[in-house]
Amino acid sequence: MEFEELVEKVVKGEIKLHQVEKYTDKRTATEVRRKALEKKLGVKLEHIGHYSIDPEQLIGRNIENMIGVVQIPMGVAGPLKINGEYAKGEFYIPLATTEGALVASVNRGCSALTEAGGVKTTLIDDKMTRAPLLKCPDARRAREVAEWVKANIDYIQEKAVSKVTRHGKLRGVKPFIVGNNLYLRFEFETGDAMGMNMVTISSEEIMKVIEEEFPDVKYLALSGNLCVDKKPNAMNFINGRGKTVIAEAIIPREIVERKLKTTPELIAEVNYRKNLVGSAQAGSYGFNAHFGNIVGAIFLATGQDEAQITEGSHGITLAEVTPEGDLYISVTMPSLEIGTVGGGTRVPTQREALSIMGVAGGGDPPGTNAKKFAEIVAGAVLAGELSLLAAIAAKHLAKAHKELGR
Ligand SMILES: CC(C)(COP(=O)([O-])OP(=O)([O-])OC[C@H]1O[C@@H](n2cnc3c(N)ncnc32)[C@H](O)[C@@H]1OP(=O)([O-])[O-])[C@@H](O)C(=O)NCCC(=O)NCCSC(=O)C[C@@](C)(O)CC(=O)[O-]
Ligand SMILES: NC(=O)C1=CN([C@@H]2O[C@H](COP(=O)(O)OP(=O)(O)OC[C@H]3O[C@@H](n4cnc5c(N)ncnc54)[C@H](OP(=O)(O)O)[C@@H]3O)[C@@H](O)[C@H]2O)C=CC1
Repeated sequence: MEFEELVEKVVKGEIKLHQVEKYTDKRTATEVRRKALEKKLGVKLEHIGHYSIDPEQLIGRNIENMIGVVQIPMGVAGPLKINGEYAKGEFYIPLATTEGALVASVNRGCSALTEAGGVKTTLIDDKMTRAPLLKCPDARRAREVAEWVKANIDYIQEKAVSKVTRHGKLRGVKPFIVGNNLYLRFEFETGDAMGMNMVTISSEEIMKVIEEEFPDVKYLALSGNLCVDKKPNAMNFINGRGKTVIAEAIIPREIVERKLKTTPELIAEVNYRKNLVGSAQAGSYGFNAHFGNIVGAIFLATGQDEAQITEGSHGITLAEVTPEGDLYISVTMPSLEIGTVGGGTRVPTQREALSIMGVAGGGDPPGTNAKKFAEIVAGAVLAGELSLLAAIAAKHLAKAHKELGR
């Protein structure tokens, strides 16, 4: 069918938006849908239609009903010196945002931290979780099933998980029982992948094994909401999900005063009264100033699942004056769900952004690239916290956004 004829049929509703690929290739289908939408709605979608990435590689893997792209400006902050276990050296951090002053702020934090000798990062835990829901005859049966699963992790790995993934490894389970409901919060290692597809597909296989073993127990939902994916929650805050990582640094007083225009005492006091007391009063899971800003901008730049910015924004910022009069500052991030393979990381622009940090693709050995990436993200988040806290302490926040944000 000719291009114009296809557009007409889509406008008239004779061909549905998702059926265009039946008549043409994926790149043309993308153009047809956009033109049809322009005609039907009387709008011009010129910029949405300008792109270099190839719909052939994306439709069916990353997107449906594709009509083009959205362009978000990308800036870079750095260099940031990181003294991590996986990330060692100086890094530039790509940030996709439209919030003026954000990149400048992270850049200032990077500059202060690097001059101070760098950020020390420590990975505390690394797991992806899925918690299917099983309906049991009663709580006692639920407990029996939970005990059996806990005692048979290796068997389940062999019988279910290793059938569907090479990098996914079941390392344990945390069961929760509510009445006759059993939630099995499975914990997996997922190599360099963020892992949600991997653990979801694996969990479905596990359900087959459990139903075979316990015919009176009914698997009801692959996600029972104790995973917890893409929602603010205490579970991930306490138990972690994805990478649990801490970044910390000591900034000499002289650098705080010269580069950040304030003092260690004021930063520590603002942090205590704002990030700790203020957040407690608000019932927030973010005992921090703006993890979400940095996590969000890195997620968008590097093809992470943007809905998981929710849990990435959880965490605690601490600031103290050391006995020497310098500033100790740290960020604790319990739930940073990120990967360097799979999902949006394979889209060429996002992959290029990962390559800026030297973390595109799988690591050698597998898992090390994603861990390195987690350390870099935590370092960048520390830079953002440091700069914003300093700006608030110095009463520069409104001024900065007047100058750079409007
Ligand atoms: C804007 C600054 C950095 C000025 O800060 P300054 O100290 O006046 O700037 P400066 O000209 O003296 O330069 C100091 C350093 O800042 C960097 N810098 C300075 N300007 C630029 C620029 N144009 N582009 C790139 N980098 C820049 C640069 O690193 C430079 O050092 P150098 O590397 O040259 O040695 C500062 O006032 C600041 O960080 N303000 C805070 C802004 C911020 O963090 N905004 C985040 C968004 S706020 C929000 O969304 C969350 C919120 C606030 O609602 C959450 C809450 O409730 O707390
Ligand atoms: N299904 C769901 O419920 C949900 C899905 N998502 C989406 O899931 C996607 C991410 O899922 P995810 O499982 O991370 O990605 P993928 O589904 O892309 O799985 C990763 C793939 O990469 C392979 N692989 C190659 N090298 C490595 C390596 N070094 N480390 C790990 N895996 C490697 C894996 O092979 P192998 O498996 O054989 O090891 C697997 O095929 C995102 O698009 C996200 O938006 C998000 C939330 C929920």
